[in-house]
Amino acid sequence: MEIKKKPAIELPTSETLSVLDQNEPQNGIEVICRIRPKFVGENYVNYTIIDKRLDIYETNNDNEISNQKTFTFSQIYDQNSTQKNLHQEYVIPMIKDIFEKQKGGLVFTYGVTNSGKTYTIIGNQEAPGILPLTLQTLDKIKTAFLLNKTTIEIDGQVIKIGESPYDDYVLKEVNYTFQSFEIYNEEIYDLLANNKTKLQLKEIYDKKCYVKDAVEKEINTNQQFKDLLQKALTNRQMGETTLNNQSSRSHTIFKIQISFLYQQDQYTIQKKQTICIVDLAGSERTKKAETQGSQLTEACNINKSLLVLGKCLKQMRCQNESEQNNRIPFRECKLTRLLCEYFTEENKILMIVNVRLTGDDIEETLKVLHYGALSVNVNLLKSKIYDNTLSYNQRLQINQSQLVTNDSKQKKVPKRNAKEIIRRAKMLVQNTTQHMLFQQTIQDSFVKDLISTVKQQQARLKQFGGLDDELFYPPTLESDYRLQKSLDKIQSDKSRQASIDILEQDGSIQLSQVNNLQINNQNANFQEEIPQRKSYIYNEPIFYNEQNQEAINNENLQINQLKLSEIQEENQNINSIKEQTFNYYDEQEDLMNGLKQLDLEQIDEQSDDSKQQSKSHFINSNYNQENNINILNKSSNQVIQEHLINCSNQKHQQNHFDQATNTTPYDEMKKKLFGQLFEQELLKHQQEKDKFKQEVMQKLFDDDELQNLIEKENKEELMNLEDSAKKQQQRNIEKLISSNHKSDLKIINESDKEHDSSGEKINQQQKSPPKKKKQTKKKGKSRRR
Ligand SMILES: Nc1ncnc2c1ncn2[C@@H]1O[C@H](COP(=O)(O)OP(=O)(O)OP(=O)(O)O)[C@@H](O)[C@H]1O
Repeated sequence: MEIKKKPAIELPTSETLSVLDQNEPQNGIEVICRIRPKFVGENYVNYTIIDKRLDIYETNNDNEISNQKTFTFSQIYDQNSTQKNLHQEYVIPMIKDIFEKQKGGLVFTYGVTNSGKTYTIIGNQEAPGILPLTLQTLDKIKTAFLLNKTTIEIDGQVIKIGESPYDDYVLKEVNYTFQSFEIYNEEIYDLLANNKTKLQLKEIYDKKCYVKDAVEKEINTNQQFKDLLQKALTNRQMGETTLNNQSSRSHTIFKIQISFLYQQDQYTIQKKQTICIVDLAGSERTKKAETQGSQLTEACNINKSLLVLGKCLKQMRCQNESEQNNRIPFRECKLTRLLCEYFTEENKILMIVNVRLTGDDIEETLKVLHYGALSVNVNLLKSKIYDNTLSYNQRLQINQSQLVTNDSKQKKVPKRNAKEIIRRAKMLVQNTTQHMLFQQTIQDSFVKDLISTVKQQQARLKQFGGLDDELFYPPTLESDYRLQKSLDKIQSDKSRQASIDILEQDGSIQLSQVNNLQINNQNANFQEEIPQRKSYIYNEPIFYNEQNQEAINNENLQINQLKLSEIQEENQNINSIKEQTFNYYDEQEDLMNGLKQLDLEQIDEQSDDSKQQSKSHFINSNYNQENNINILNKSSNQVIQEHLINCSNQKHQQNHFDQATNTTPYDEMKKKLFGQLFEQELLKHQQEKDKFKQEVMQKLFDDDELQNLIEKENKEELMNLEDSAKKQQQRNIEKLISSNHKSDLKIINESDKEHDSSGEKINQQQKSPPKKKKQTKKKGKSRRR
């Protein structure tokens, strides 16, 4: 295989690298430089450290400085620095942030081979490195927590423990688990497994990756941890190069997961934070390290992933905040895929640049220093890592899974993967929609029932009173009409008698005296309400002629008899109306009872009120009719007419129509009544809906049930989805082939192979399953060859 030589890197000038203002607060990546002690026989180049600045220079024979390179870091640790210095100043604050600010942390070393990376991370018996010191610190914190202490002081720094970020929830448990993998030749191996097998990298949402089927061990004692670390180090891929007889040939990742369990009554919230410590393999020039054969392949892979890491850092550094959605090539190798979740503001990152300043390979060291210095204070990404390579389906998956996660925050959420989350969300939506439709049907039928009830009532009202709007008032027109008829008849009788008088007594009769109708002022209340229902007064006629006395008396008697029979008839009519009205009330009461069953008590109250009103109204009118037949001589036609008009106006005003609001009392009552009905019904409906939703949520998170359901119902769907994912993969490959991105092909093909994440599957379920399942693989392989 021919390896193209890269052109030598042109080192930046000292001005360009002294970019870091020493007083500037550091919110981004912290980069510290650690210089390894000089071993016997090694020649170190000239260098000086001034605070956070490292100057590397050459001197000529006259001791003049030339070719000076300056690099500035967050901190520089010289040859005399100890493991404890570093841990105390940078790692303990990181642990403090995990407990106090719920921030995760990433520590990684970067440097050429034999520069002290492994020493910094692991150390030795006498000088344990960052990893064992971290575990010791965590152990101390847990002990303090179990002793119910709220703070602990470690190396002069106070760490608060037991604080809860959730109101009313208290921290109940703190637990640690440990995982360890190595990435060797772009394959992931579990360092805690008994048999060395390749593991797969799986992506969930938010670009978070996890190593599928990786062993995760709980750590309860320091001894447990020591045993696990020993196992991991034994399983680690080591090799001997000319530069280091114990050289790490792989990137080793140690993950300590700290899980917090918060509790309030029966509810629990589990929150996990990770501190990830990475010992990267050394960057080295293959020629210098005299690597060949399999070691050459190793070196190529190591250099490639370090190159990708450098590219990611460079991209992050180049883009400002508004451009954060630009592509950062995290997906180009497994190392960056695994680490990318830490490059967000929710985490702290510490990069340790390890250097040995030996003159013979200073060029390589200068490159490392260059990249390290440029990474100082690089802004971390906003909470989500976006990547243009992330498919639409995967983003969709992120959104959906986050929706469900938010919804279920208050409950203890069982461990689940994205596939399950999406299925649950789908089920929830489906069930809720069905329920809504069901509820809509109920609501519709309720409205229909109500309308038919109202129509029924109106029909009955028409039967009794003929007025649609007088639901709560007695029908009055019928009786009014009959009274008026009787009155007219009596009037005509009186006119007839007057005519007789005129004929018999030469017209000497005074017409004004036979105008017998008068409104009885004593009955003002009654008359104002229903003016048609007038009581009438009959004046005894004056006799002018003795001879006609008998005839007149007879006539008078007849009139009286007539009057009496009219009154009797009227009384009968009124009684029958009264009876009908009370029947109507009974019926109305039945109707009201019917409505009452719909839980509508308001109707009943209104009905009772109006019934009471109407009953008293009838009692009054009846009393007036029977007891107020007086004969008065005072009024005239004009007075009567004026009064009638007045009363009529009053009736118009009072009798059920409000001109200001343009409504009748019935309208008002109807509005109020049905408003209440609907309000009540909607409230009931809402409550039912909430209850139903709760039940659905309950079921949704009942894992066993759901699992069964998912397995039974979605087996076929799953297969389709898998096929679709592969089809998608094939399309990607074809696209790449056509655009001749041969170098990228291998990377993407392999990463796609692993990225059969459920997000893609979800969208593809709408498409038909692809048939060329095997062909896809073949094509990928042949391209790689
Ligand atoms: N600060 C230090 N103090 C004392 N010894 C050190 C220090 N740093 C490194 N060493 C020693 O230097 C040697 C090389 O260190 P180490 O193995 O950590 O290098 P490395 O960068 O991990 O190399 P590689 O990338 O090849 O694995 C080891 O023997 C280690 O003990």
